[in-house]
Amino acid sequence: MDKKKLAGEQAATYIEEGMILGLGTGSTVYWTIQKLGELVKQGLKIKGIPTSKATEHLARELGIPILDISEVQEIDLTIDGADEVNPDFALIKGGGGALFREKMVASLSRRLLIVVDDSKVVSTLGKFPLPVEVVPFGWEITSRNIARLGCSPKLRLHTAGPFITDNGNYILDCYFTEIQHPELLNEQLTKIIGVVETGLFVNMAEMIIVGGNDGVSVKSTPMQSEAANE
Ligand SMILES: O=C(CO)[C@H](O)[C@H](O)COP(=O)(O)O
Repeated sequence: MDKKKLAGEQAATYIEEGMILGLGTGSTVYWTIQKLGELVKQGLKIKGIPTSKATEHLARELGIPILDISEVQEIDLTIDGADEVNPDFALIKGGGGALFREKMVASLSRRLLIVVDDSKVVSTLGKFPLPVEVVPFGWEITSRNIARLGCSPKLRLHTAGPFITDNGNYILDCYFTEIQHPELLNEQLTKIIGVVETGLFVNMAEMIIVGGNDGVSVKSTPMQSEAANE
């Protein structure tokens, strides 16, 4: 069975009546949103906050009620995908270019649940190029300043020129190879003028659902597991 589908559908079991839900972006959480559409048709009452225009479109097609982020103080649960997950649950996200809205939604969420297939689980982040959203004005300068942190940034391209995010910005895919200190790197990057947000999500994910050959495994943050063992 499709590993992404396994993980995505499993995540839907954490959805409860009355929740305000952050709806992630990508081909894994797609399966969660499909399941959610079925649950809504069966009468489940929830409201969704999409993390991209693509997800908003999908949710509307499935009849999932949508709220604007400005209408909520807090989100009960966000389910989203990731491009890489390390043992501390630090993530690289933004392969689909939705990292800014994904981080904004995650930051409002009481719980962030990540769905991935087992190819995304790594010991050290960085093989996947880190997406960084930047303002188009002077992006070449921003790119040079990012490169000083030890990577080679590449402007993400689309068919007819630069890829444009839902916020009207560009994405630089930054080839670091190994990111040993994700929190520090995130701080260094966000200090650079022109950087809107990075695809590094540190200390945000609470649970990871991994689809593999033998089914799904559910991992809770190392911090949570320690607390449970005390
Ligand atoms: O961060 C993302 C989009 O910006 C996605 O969640 C991430 O790229 C994973 O996508 P997929 O589930 O399609 O592999």
